[in-house]
Amino acid sequence: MTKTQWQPLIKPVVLLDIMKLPPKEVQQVMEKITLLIQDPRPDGRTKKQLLHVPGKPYRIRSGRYRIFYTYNQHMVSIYKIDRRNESTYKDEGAPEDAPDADELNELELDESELPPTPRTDWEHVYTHTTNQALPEPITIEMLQKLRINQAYYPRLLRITDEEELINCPGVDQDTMTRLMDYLYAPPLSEAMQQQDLVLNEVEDLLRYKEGELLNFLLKLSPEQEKYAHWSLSTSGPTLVKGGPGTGKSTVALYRIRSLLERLLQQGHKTPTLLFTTYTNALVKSSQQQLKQLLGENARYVQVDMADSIVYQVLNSCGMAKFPALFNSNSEMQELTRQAIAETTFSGSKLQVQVQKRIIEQMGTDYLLQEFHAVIIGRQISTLADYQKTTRNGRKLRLSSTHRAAVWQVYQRWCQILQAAGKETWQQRRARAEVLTPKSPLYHSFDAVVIDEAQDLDPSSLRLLLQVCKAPNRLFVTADANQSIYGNSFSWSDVHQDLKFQGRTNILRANYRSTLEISEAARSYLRNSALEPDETGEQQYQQQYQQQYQYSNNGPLPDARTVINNAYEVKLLKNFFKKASLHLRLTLGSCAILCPSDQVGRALAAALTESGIEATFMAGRDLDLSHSGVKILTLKSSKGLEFPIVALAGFTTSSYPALPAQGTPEEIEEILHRERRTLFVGMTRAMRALLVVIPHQTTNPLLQGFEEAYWNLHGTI
Ligand SMILES: Nc1ncnc2c1ncn2[C@@H]1O[C@H](COP(=O)(O)OP(=O)(O)OP(=O)(O)O)[C@@H](O)[C@H]1O
Repeated sequence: MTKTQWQPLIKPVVLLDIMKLPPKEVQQVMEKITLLIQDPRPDGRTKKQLLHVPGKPYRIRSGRYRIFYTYNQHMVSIYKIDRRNESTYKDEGAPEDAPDADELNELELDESELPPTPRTDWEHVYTHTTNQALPEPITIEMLQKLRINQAYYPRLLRITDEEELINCPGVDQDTMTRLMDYLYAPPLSEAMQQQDLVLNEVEDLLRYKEGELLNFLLKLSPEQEKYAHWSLSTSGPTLVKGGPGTGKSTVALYRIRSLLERLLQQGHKTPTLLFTTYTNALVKSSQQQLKQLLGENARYVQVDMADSIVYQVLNSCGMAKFPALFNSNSEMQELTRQAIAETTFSGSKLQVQVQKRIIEQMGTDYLLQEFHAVIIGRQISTLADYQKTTRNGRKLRLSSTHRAAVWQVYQRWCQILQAAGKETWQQRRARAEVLTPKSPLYHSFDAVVIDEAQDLDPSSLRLLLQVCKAPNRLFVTADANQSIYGNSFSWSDVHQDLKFQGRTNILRANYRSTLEISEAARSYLRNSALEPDETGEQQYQQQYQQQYQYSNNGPLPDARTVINNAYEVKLLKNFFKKASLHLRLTLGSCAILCPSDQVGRALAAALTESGIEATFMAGRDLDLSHSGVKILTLKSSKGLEFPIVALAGFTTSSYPALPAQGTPEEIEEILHRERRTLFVGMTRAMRALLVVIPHQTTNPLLQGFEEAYWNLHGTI
C-alpha cells in the first residue's frame, strides 16, 4: 500500500458535489483523490495550477469532472468537484494530457466567482436581489438523493420560485439548508472560504453518499489544535480566552476528546467526564457535536448546564426541595424592598439617616447584585469579612459606613427569605457548593470542561472544581467581554486552585463573522470592556482591540432608524427576505435578538401577520432546527450563531431598566453590562447584521454607531 503523505481535507460543498455525482463517477473521483493525497504537486499534465484564477487553485481532471484543490506541506484541501464545461472540451475523447482548455478559458469565470469585495451597503444589495424562478425544478429524484423526509415532499414539490423557497413554513431548517445548498452551489471563491473538514479515509465519501456516514469533523487550526491538547500534565487548571467566534467552544469539545483519550490510554476502564455549558440549546448542540467527535465513547461524557449539577448535588444530599426558588424577579424585588423598609440601622440618628439614604440611592437591583456577586458569591458570613473584601468589578465605591448599611439590610433580607421559604439561584448555588464534599458527586469526574465560564457564579465554579478529581483536569473557556450578567471577577478570588498564570492562552482568528460585522461590533463595545484581573486581563483587553484574523468578508452591517413599530416590522421583513435571497439561505437562518420575552412575542405575532413565519423561543425551549425566523432574547442567544441577525424590539421596550435614583456609577455599570449584552447579540451574526434603532432615541445603548463601521442609512 502506498504511504499517504498529505492529509485530505474537504469543504462542506464537496459533500453536495458528491451527492450530485452519478454513482459510476464517484469511484473515479475517489481514485483521483487517492492520487492527490499521495502527491498533489502539479505535473503539468493532469494536475495543474490555474494561475489566472483568484486564489490560484489547482485542478485535476477526473473524466467529465474536475476536482479543485489547494495544498501545503501537510494537507490537501479539496473544495469543489465540478462538471467540465462541455463547450470548452470539444474533443471528449481527448487524452488526459491534451492541452488544457481550463487554462484558456479561466475556468469559465463569471462575475459571481470573483473574490468577494466588501460592499458598503445592503440597500444596494437589496435592489439587485429580486425573486426569480428556481435554477432547476425540485423533483422527487432530487429529494430522494438528498435523503429528505418524505413527509415534506408535497410541500417542497409545490415550490417554484426563490421567495417560496426561502419562506417555507413547517419544513425543518436542516432540510431547507440541504435543499438550498444543492440548488445553489456556492461559487469557487466562496467554496474556498468554507471551513475544512477532515477526510479520514477516501472511502468515507462513498459511505456519505450511501447514507452510512452522516458527518465529517472540522479541521482545527494549528493554534486550536495546540490548546486542545496542551498542558495535559500540568499541576493546575487551564484557561482559553478569545473574542467571539474564535472557536473556544470548539476547542473545549476537542479538549474533551484529548482528555478522554489520555484517560483511556492510562487504563481507565470507564472514565467519567463532565462538559458544562450555558443554555439548554447549547447542551443539545454540544451533545450532538460530541457524539460526532467521539462516537460510542460519547457515553463517557455528561453534558449539562452548571445549574443542573447544582441541582444534582443538592438532590443527592436530600436538600433539593426546600427552600423554593422565586417565581419571578418582581417577587424577589418586592421582598428586597420589604427588607429595606424593615431594616433597623444602628448608630446615631444622623448615622441612621445617612445609611437609609445610601441604601435608597443604591436601588434594589444594585443591592441585590451586591448580595449575590459579592456577599453570597464569596461565601462571606461576617461584616468583618465583607468590610475587607475587594469587590472587583463593582464600580460604585463603598465606604465602611456604606458596607455596614448593606450588611444590615442583607441580614434582614435573609430573615425574610427564610421565613417565606424562598431562595435565589445564587443562594442555592452557594448552598450546593458547601454541601458538595458530602455529595457522591464530590471528586466523581475524571475531568471537567467548563465552556462560557464568564457568567458562572463563583459558587458554581468552585462547585465544579470540587466535582473534578484533579485541578489539572479542569479546562475553562471564557471571554470577559461577553459577560452579560456579572462583571469581571478575579479568578483567584474565586478559589486558590483557579490560578491560571502560565496556563492561559488566547485565540485570535474569528471563524464566525465577517470582518465587517466583527469590527463594527468591536467598535460598538469600545469603552465597555471589563476591568483587568490578574490573569492578564489588561493585556487581553489591549489585544482585544487589536487586529484579528477573519475568514470572510461582506457588506457593512446596518444600523437603521425607524419611526414606529409598523416600520420596524416592514424593515425586518425586507431585510430578512432580501438578505436570504442574496445569500441563498432560508428564513430559518434568520434570528431576531430582542430585549425581553414580551417584546419577542409581539414581534413574532407582527411578522407572522405580515406573511413571514416567525417564532419566539424562550431560553429553555430553544429549537434551532425549527423553520422560519427565530426570535430570542439577547441573553439567551449567548454561545449561538445565525447567518442573518437583527437586533430589534427597542421601539416598544424600556430597555435598559435603570434605577430612577441610581448613582452615576451604578448607571454606568448597568450600561456597560448591557452594552456587552448587545455586543454578544451582534457577534452572533455570521453574514448579515441589522440593528433597528428608534428614530431620535435618547437610549444611551443605541448611540455610538460609527459611520466608518456601520451603514447608517436614513429613517423609514
Ligand atoms: N478551525 C476552524 N475552521 C473553520 N471554522 C471554525 C474553526 N473553529 C471554529 N470554527 C467555527 O466558528 C464558529 C464559532 O466557533 P465557536 O462557537 O467554537 O466560537 P466561540 O469562541 O466559542 O464563540 P463565542 O464565544 O462567540 O460563543 C463555529 O461555527 C465553528 O464551527
